[in-house]
Amino acid sequence: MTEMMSKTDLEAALRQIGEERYHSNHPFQIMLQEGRLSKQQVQAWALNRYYYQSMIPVKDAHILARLDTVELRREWRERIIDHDGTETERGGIVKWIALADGVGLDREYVMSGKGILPGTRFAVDAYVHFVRDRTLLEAIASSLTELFSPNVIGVRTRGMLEHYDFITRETLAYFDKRPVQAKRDSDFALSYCLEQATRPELQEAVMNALKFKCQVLWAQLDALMHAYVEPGHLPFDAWQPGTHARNGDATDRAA
Ligand SMILES: O=C(O)c1cc(C(=O)O)c2c(n1)C(=O)C(=O)c1cc(C(=O)O)[nH]c1-2
Repeated sequence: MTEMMSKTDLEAALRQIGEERYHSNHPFQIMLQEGRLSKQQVQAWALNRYYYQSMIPVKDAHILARLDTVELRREWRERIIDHDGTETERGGIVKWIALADGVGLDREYVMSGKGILPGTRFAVDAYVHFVRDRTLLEAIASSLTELFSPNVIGVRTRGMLEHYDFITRETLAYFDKRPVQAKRDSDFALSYCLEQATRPELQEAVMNALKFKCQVLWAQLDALMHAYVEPGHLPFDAWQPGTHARNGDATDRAA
């Protein structure tokens, strides 16, 4: 039988999970931030991550539908607004399309989702299904990776600007607001989980949901690594480096 932890200990256990398992430790992330990827490998990252971005509001809509107070829904709907935007403000999805465009990919192709890796699709869909099918507490806990994203976003953005001549601040504008939004969202999710995990098995479920989500992020980078870095084994239908680039941007073409 696991023992009931204090809130302080549960929070420390969650932070420890992030310390060890968050995608900030993945070799692809480290190559990306250290400038060790080719332009085409950065394009592969941007293309695949678009699918994650595009499904975030869908998974948040599953959570929203299960929240039963005005206050909770009001809090959670901000996440959907952040990604979908408003009539006057660009949302995260549009900004990610601008990022993919900024690294030289054809927008229509990126948005079609046709060239994404099966590993990307399976990981992202598993996240959406987890949130839909598990308890509300587990669904909310699975967003707790955002406790760790401000740090990795800072390191990634600085590294990319420093090392890649094809990356500009404007291209990475998606990340400008994310750290503040992620802090607001993860502070809320953390206090919700600490408050609601009132039995040892619920605390365990919260930790497992965070571990699951770390795997969702990790598996996406594993898929990129395998297809576009080592051994460079492309699955059927995956984006071929050198194709679907914007006009006049066919540099670094695959043979
Ligand atoms: O750049 C990153 O490393 C990173 C990580 C994460 C995350 O930890 O899940 C998210 C984001 N970015 C992000 O931009 C984002 O909108 C987001 C939403 C969520 C979520 O689970 O609800 N995670 C993340």
